[in-house]
Amino acid sequence: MESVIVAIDGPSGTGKSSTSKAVAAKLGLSYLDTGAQYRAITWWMISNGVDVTDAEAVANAASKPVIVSGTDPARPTITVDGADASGPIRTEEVTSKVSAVSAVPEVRSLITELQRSIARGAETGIVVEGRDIGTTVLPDADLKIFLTASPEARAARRSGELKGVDVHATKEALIKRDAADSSRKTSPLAKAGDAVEVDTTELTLDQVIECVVTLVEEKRAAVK
Ligand SMILES: Nc1ncnc2c1ncn2[C@@H]1O[C@H](COP(=O)(O)OP(=O)(O)O)[C@@H](O)[C@H]1O
Ligand SMILES: Nc1ccn([C@H]2C[C@H](O)[C@@H](COP(=O)(O)OP(=O)(O)O)O2)c(=O)n1
Repeated sequence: MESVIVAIDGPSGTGKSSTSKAVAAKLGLSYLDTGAQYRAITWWMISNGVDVTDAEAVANAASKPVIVSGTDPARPTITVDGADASGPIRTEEVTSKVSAVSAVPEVRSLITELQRSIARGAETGIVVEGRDIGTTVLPDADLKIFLTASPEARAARRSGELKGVDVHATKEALIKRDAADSSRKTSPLAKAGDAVEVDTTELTLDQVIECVVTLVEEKRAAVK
């Protein structure tokens, strides 16, 4: 089977992680969560007393942490300087600071290189999910998907319930982070010109997975 590279981008809560993991598992590909890497470097900055609003301080420290991503879709892992970071990178503090850290060009160039080397090393191929994979990290990907969904659907998914008191705050936080990620100068969240856009608002997760698997299979059939 030919090696295949799939780029999946989109804003928060559109289903990138769940879709990418399932597609990679179904097709026997590796899986990379690039958001987890930006979260990991953010966690390191916070833990080491770096002021994340000081872009110069973040840039100067950017090469210090050693970030390692495990790419098995059944058990994705992430470590920082050898320590498991999968729990701490999901805290609200990291979520609220990750956009500032990931806007720093030195951070992006280091993490982008790391992502490219992981993609190059994936023997059967890889599904890479993030914000700038199709536009910047892997512009030659075999298939590019851009997932979207209404802010209401995304907030409901994120807060894990349809009518929680939390949904409004979750929606506001999510819109704020999308705006920051879309307006930064260096490789903002954007749809690549040749990406297939899939609006997941009215689709179940299984339908989205099926849709992406079909698109990958069509690509593979076309290049044979
Ligand atoms: N199409 C969908 N319909 C309903 N829930 C979904 C759908 N896609 C994802 N979810 C759920 O929404 C939440 C966020 O999905 P996730 O894959 O983490 O999104 P992202 O990586 O884009 O932030 C998860 O709980 C996931 O199970
Ligand atoms: N390729 C990427 C991936 C994520 N980021 C940044 C911007 C995002 O707000 C954060 C966190 O990404 P992550 O995918 O973990 O976020 P959500 O799962 O959508 O909450 O990282 C990025 O700048 N470029």
